[in-house]
Amino acid sequence: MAKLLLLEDDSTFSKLLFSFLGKHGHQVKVCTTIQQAKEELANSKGDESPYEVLMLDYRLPDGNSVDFLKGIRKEGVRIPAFIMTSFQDVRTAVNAMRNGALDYITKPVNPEELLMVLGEALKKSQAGEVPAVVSPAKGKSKPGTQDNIEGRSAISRELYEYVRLVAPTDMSVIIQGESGTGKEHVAKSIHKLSKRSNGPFVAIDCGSLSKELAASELFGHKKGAFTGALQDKVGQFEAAHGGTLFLDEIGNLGYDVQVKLLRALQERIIVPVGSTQPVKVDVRLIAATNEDLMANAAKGDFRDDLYHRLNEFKIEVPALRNRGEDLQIFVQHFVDKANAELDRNVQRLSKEVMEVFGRYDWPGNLRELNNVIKRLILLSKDEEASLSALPSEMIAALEEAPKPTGSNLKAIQESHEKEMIERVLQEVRYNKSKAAKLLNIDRKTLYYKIEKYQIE
Ligand SMILES: Nc1ncnc2c1ncn2[C@@H]1O[C@H](COP(=O)(O)OP(=O)(O)OP(=O)(O)O)[C@@H](O)[C@H]1O
Repeated sequence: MAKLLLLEDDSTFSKLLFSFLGKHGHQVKVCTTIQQAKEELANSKGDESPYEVLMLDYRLPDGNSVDFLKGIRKEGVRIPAFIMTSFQDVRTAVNAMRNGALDYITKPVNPEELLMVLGEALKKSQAGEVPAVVSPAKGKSKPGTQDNIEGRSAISRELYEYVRLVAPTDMSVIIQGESGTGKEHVAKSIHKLSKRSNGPFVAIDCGSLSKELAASELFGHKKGAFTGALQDKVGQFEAAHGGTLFLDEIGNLGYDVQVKLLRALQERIIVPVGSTQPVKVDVRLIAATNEDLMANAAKGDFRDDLYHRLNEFKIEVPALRNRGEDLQIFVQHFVDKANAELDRNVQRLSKEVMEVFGRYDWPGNLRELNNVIKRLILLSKDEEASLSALPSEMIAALEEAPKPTGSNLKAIQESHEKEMIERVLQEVRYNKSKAAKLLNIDRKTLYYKIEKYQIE
């Protein structure tokens, strides 16, 4: 259940939303004027359960909600917000997003779209990405506190030294590392430590963008630009104005989009699809990849000029198996997190489990560790989590080779990965989207692995 503030002067519509959201378990407070909403926010400051999302109608009797949002953001209120507008005016939407709205939806409101946008806003709120109310001193959370573990190994210390070094500059950064090593986490740390930390952090998974829609997603489009472009759409570049745009799996972007991206970086303008009007943007770009982009550029799969423009600074995020003593620290962190999420009280992992963890190769890195620990905590009834709650494939991988080293280890890891993919594909009757979701990788990576392992 979430606590929501709805600012809406149309009483029929607000009653509808009130009951619809109530049925979905949310607690909604309706305000009909900006003044009332300001008072409500002021009165709720310091409440034990603060508002988690603001849902704002655009036009109100005493002003518009974009100005309202601008005002409260200046005062340090960071509750995620989205705008609902009957005016299909792209400028309103851009303006709203520049002033701290996460998204906008047009009226008449489609219930599924509403729930989706609300769900995204709640995720941000719960992940603490937009803290409920920020006082200037508390606004920036530093890497190394709460949700961000830096680690103590030499390789991790070097990683965060680079993060601190590059963060305050406006340089583009390429973050390279295996899947699940924490590249997005590193990008967020750079953003939080930068001068743009009060601006938006917008993350896009380029691997999940279709070739046709990538340009529209990044740069926006005009109504009628292509079949299905039913209204103007603001792209993520504009949404990230004043902040940081994080492009994950950048190697998956098509050639045409790479050209546009280069122009956006060089000239700081973008042109929405179907428009002739350039739009100025002020965005810092951070790109992540788990492939060797330089090799791709040499092969001609990635534009050389774009690679060099992005590569003003490169950061390598180490694989978990190379982080030595950090494993213990991450284990503790994920155990605490899982206990809190699942309402459990597992105090420790048994010696045998820790031994397996130490020998295992962690092909899925921190994401895999997090998932394995969550499962352990869920299945453990006692204070100590034991071997029986570990996935059998993990044990099998280790039993096949008592203590594998070097290339042998790689082969075992790959055969383990192949088996896992085959099993999941069978389970979901070869629905690749579902399989990718279950395996926690993007579809492009799944296709790549299917081809690599010649899975029929
Ligand atoms: N420094 C960190 N401290 C705590 N948790 C972390 C850290 N880095 C990563 N994680 C957790 O590990 C998981 C994977 O992190 P993230 O999504 O950043 O990896 P990634 O390398 O971007 O993944 P992909 O290659 O799939 O895009 C997430 O659940 C994240 O919360």
